[in-house]
Amino acid sequence: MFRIKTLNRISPAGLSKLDNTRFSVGDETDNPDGILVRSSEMGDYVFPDTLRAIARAGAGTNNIPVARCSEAGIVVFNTPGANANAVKELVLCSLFLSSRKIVSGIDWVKQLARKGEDVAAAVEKGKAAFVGPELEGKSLGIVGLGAVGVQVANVAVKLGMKVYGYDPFLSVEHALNLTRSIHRVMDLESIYKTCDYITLHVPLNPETKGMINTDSIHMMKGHVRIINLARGELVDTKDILEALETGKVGCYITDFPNNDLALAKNVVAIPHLGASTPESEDNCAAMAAMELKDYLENGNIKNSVNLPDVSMEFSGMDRLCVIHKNIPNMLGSIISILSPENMNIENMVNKSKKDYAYTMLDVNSKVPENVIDKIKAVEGVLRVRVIHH
Ligand SMILES: NC(=O)c1ccc[n+]([C@@H]2O[C@H](COP(=O)([O-])OP(=O)(O)OC[C@H]3O[C@@H](n4cnc5c(N)ncnc54)[C@H](O)[C@@H]3O)[C@@H](O)[C@H]2O)c1
Ligand SMILES: O=C(O)[C@H](O)COP(=O)(O)O
Repeated sequence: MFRIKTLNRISPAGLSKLDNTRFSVGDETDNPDGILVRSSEMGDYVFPDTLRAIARAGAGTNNIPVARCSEAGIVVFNTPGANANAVKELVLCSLFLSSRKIVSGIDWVKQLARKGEDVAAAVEKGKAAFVGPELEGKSLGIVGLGAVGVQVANVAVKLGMKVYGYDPFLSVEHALNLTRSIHRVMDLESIYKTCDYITLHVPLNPETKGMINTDSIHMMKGHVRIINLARGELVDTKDILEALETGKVGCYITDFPNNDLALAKNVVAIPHLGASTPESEDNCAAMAAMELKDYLENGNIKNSVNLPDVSMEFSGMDRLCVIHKNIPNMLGSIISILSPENMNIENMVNKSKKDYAYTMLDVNSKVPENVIDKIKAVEGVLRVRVIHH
């Protein structure tokens, strides 16, 4: 029986994938083999020795201490693209909200009613204060052309916008889905200097943290509209508030409100709703649960952020799964432990991702405890597990 701990509410569409004859799932589970999480902060989480994998039902893994997981041989999964459509739709909504003064207009109508004014007459008289431009013909800069960025680019082109995109790490898969009408630029400055609207779709990491600050805003056009449904820390709060005050930034829409932003003028603060649709909650939960299940039951890895994709049909009797550092002679060391035991390798796979690697070996006999202990003792080996077929 595998023990799964949930740190957030996970859609039943995912939990139902973990059948209760093989998995016990709950938010109070001790010593879990796996964790299912959404945005819960895990920075200080103390990993129990039992923990083998964390599956993030969503895209961003900045709430998970990935480096610490790697060193402990814990596989971290996410669910690429599973909530991208939901975010694209909220970006679309944000483009309209940032352009037309819809939110402040609605607030004003309520105020009129509260004051007992003749609303019908007052709106016709005062609506000029809420004029805002159309999107057609305007330029949109997209920073990050991943699952969300590509979908935003494709739909913005259909709205008649001139779309500029920046992503130095654009994947082949995303490039194939990207509209041919996009102007791909090779530096952020071109986005900042050219665009009327800028939307961020990059992960939060040391390189992207605070990328929207006084210096970058200085390069932008006056009254630029900035949309940030990616992560709050991409934008320096103090700097954007100053720019909103001077009018350099016309509107800031964020899915990550804080106390300083919540009441500020020309800020639309959304309570992290980007992925909050039943469809994307189901998609993310189902994908995360299947990733966790396949890893715990079979040792296969798909969509991990710290280890390579590895999958192999079972052959032989036992499967030896070894997470190790990506350094020379790891495979040789493991095989040299198996050979004297007369263990025949039926099939094997060894792949790496940056500093870490994963080796799976199917052998035609039971793996004895002393062999496991010897492999664990090899310098650079982080985690060893045997799955009995
Ligand atoms: N508000 C929400 O509910 C919500 C939902 C989904 C995703 N997100 C956030 O949006 C981010 C993007 O989501 P996604 O699904 O498109 O992820 P993704 O991994 O598919 O795309 C991220 C893209 O950013 C690019 N990138 C990385 N560093 C970059 C840099 N320095 N400059 C330019 N491009 C860079 C990558 O090459 C990749 O193409 C996530 O990391 C997450 O933080 C928020
Ligand atoms: O990175 C993500 O996928 C989003 O921020 C969604 O977060 P949530 O699962 O907490 O809604």
